[in-house]
Amino acid sequence: MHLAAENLAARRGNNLIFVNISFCLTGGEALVLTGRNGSGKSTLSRVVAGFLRPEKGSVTFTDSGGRTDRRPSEVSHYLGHRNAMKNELTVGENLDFWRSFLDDGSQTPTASIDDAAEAVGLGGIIHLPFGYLSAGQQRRFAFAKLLVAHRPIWILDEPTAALDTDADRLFAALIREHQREGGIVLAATHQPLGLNNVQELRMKGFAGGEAGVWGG
Ligand SMILES: Nc1ncnc2c1ncn2[C@@H]1O[C@H](COP(=O)(O)OP(=O)(O)OP(=O)(O)O)[C@@H](O)[C@H]1O
Repeated sequence: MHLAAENLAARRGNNLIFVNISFCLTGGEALVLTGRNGSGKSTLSRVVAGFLRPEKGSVTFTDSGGRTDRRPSEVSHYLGHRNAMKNELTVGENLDFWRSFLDDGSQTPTASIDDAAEAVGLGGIIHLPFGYLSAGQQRRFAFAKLLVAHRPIWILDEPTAALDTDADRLFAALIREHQREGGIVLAATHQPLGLNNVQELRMKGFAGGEAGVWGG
């Protein structure tokens, strides 16, 4: 399985945000996007997730059987700055919606809603409306969405914003587990996530990006 981006360029409004971005990730690998505010990390994440059309270049997904007919957006989880949960629905109702909406049909076993809540350290409160929760609790449940439906690619934009150090460690462990199971991770972040098998792409705005290595 691999995810390949070739010669990507993206525009927001009238401005070219980056050009000449290429990378190739195989199962188990992670790419961390770093760079100053406004350098294009979220834009690149959204292009790979299929929410923005690239100005140039392409993103392709090849599954473990060599199939290339599925778009990356069909096989990716996207965790953006916003949590994408309805305040009026309970946590359980929100996760139940995402479980059926995101199901990729692969029949890969996934966590139950209760187990996903336990995995993010918040068992026992899935009956509460999402809007009642603290910012960090909301972020934890937004992450739990990744556990209730299987998708081989995780695209994470500032996944640890609003989190305490316990949750930082917990998310890192869940991401490493996804890698161990052969998943691919693309994460935009300002702080090291403590991942294994990770490369860094330092975004530089219009100049594109510079590949490097971050972590073990
Ligand atoms: N809808 C839009 N229209 C025009 N310009 C936009 C739009 N969205 C983002 N931009 C611009 O694109 C550039 C890249 O933004 P982006 O959000 O990708 O940066 P980032 O590296 O993720 O920043 P941060 O670290 O602050 O999250 C910024 O200059 C931003 O102002």
